Amino acid sequence: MCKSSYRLYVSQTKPAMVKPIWHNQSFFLLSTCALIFISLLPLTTQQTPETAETSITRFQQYLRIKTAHPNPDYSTAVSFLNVLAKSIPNLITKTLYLTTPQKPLLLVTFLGSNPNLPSILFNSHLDSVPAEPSKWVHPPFSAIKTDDGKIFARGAQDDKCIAIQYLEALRNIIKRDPEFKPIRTLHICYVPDEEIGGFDGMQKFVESKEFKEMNVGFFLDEGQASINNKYRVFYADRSPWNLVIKAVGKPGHGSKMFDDTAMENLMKSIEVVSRFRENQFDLVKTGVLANSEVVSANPVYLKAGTPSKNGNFVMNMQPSEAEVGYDVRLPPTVDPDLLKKRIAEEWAPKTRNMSYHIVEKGPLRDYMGRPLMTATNDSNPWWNVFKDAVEACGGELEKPEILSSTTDARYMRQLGIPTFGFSPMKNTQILLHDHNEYLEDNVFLEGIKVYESIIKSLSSFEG
Ligand code: MET
Ligand SMILES: [Zn+2]
Ligand SMILES: [Zn+2]
Repeated sequence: MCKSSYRLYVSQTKPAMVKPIWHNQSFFLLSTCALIFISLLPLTTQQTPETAETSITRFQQYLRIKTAHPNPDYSTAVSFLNVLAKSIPNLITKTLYLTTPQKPLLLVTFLGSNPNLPSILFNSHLDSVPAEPSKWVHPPFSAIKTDDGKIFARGAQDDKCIAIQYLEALRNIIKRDPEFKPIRTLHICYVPDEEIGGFDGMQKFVESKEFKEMNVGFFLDEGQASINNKYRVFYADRSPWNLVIKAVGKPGHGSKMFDDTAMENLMKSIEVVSRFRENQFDLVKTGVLANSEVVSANPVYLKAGTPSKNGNFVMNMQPSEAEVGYDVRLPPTVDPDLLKKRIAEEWAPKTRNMSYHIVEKGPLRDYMGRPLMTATNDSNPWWNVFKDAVEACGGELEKPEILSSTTDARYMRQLGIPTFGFSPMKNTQILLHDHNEYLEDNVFLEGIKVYESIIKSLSSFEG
């Protein structure tokens, strides 16, 4: 190419102007060759930069859609994903409205050749937790990519990455082999409201006729990043309780010392819970149990005082009511009734004018009364298929874990459907729900390859 351009250039040269023009022309010739060389680069490197750019760009576009609570824009997110899915041959989409028009659920389907086999369902929730923009180094909905490849956005890890990776993996599989047809039908669902319990999302979905007709035999949901070179996989979640403890007591002058004030009663309760928390945490610190294997009880708000102007409080009054809120998480190995007994007797004893209220955010047991756990041994054929698929593309798995947080997976495990939590992010700082959440571009791209392998293996598993 360079040689022929050179010849073309030379033949256009006028002899009378040889000397100065030769000089200029060598400059032009060199630049032309350089330009042609640069423009050919993507082709000579198997199109990696081009493919990378478009997958990344689509990820960034999705991250810019504001689906953070308390006002998630689900409609824009679903329209975006719908267009993306439809741009991939052979994928069918359907939008379900199971509660209100503001809470759509998108289903993407790749029909299998054997409709008698149970299908496979991959999940990604559409929503994110809120972000405090002033505490971020880059705006949380900018999806800015830094020079070192970090894509900053709320949802980059939790869990908008997998939403796009599923589709990119399918795009690649179908592009490489337009004849590819899975044996089992593969569905992807994009659900609202996971971050607030899934009651108008996954819970409604599993009760729907559409879900029942799908005959789901295996479910794959989000997991969490790993800080080392191995991927993490989760066979259970901890279940969340919102626990509110209230104290009432004698009100009185701010200057007076007397027994049985609401504040004193609440503070005693907080001390008891703190001691319990410390004991649980010690089990983690000493390596006896993992973080996700103990009960966590973290205070998330305190409410007390007699309000005055501008958000201030009256200082010379001791209030008659006070309350504290806890995020409690129970591993499937803990007996919930024992914990309730402890709360009633020790954390909020009636004898000290205390009361409590627990909101159980989802199921703790399946319909047979068993803890919500998926087997990761030979008794579950999906385990080996999944593990082999990750290893087939060069990935390594950590020992399966309980997830310390909670996902929509619990609604599937409640139905007895084998379920793993998995987000292919390795060598990545864990930043879900944190400020400055980001994901590196190369980690995102490698994750697509992992899903390609998983999709191909799971969808062709006939056992
Ligand atoms: N994924 C969220 C969490 O773990 C939602 C839990 S259910 C309220 O906090
Ligand atoms: Zn999540
Ligand atoms: Zn989350």
